[in-house]
Amino acid sequence: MSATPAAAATATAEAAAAHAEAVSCTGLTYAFGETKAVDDLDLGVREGEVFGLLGPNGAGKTTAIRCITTLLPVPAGMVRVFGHDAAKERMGVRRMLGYVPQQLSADGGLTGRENVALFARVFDVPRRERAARVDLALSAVDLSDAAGRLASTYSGGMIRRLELAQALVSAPRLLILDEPTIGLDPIARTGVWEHINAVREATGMTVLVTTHYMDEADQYCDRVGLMHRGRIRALGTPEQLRRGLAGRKGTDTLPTLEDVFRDIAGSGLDDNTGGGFREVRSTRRTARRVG
Ligand SMILES: Nc1ncnc2c1ncn2[C@@H]1O[C@H](COP(=O)(O)OP(=O)(O)OP(=O)(O)O)[C@@H](O)[C@H]1O
Repeated sequence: MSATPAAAATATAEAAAAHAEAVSCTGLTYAFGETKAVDDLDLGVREGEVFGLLGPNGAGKTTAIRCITTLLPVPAGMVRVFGHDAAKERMGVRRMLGYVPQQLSADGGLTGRENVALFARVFDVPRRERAARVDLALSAVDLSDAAGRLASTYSGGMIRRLELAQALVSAPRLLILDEPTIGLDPIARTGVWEHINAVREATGMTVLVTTHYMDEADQYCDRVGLMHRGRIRALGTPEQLRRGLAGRKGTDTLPTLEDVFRDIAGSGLDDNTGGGFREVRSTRRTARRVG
């Protein structure tokens, strides 16, 4: 029996809603002088998914993220967050975002609770709800017991979780994390991911994360985009990308995501990426401050 036109229309609307885009970049281009950091980037992040933007140092991940968060302008192309134009509706976009940058965003001279409360004020969480929302965010990242201690006494993993709480206190629809686990030991890395996943499962929030760690992306991301020289070079679930390479190579053994990346980026990966002085300095600074 065939579906009625009304049922078909409903099914189509449901399918569209299921794949509604949290982030959509079309033709996004951003240059620092002669360097095209982001080069005609097309990217769609679906509502509710964990999307990993992967790539080596200098691929353009942070620049793309900063355009999406409205911290950088959109000089060419279009960026939309839940349908809002990042160039024209900056405040509207910011209200929907929680952002954990690579750089330290917690103040060591404040307690964990004070840090989160500060973000609650900055993000206009209504005064009546603030204390409860701060408690909720701290408990979501397992920092309730340490909330009264100065952040300067926290371990690297705890600082990252505190920064996560700061970003979560405004109950964002989209959480953006730039290298959330850089410089952390494997146990702390797992801890950060487990907390991200728990919050996402509880709230249905969309997560956009950048990382160098292909193993983490493989394990925790629904879909990944492999970025190289300012553009997405491959897109899909980790399994699709790995099976795709196995098919191209005619092998039964499933390659790793890193193999996929090497296949796509080719030899240029070693010669032209890995970052210059700026990237190395920023990576080491980030690793040192959370280490
Ligand atoms: N403020 C800046 N001034 C000049 N060039 C910059 C600046 N920020 C980034 N770039 C250049 O833009 C390119 C992309 O850098 P970006 O930081 O976006 O890459 P990334 O993929 O995030 O790297 P990483 O993994 O090291 O954070 C690089 O060639 C970098 O040198």
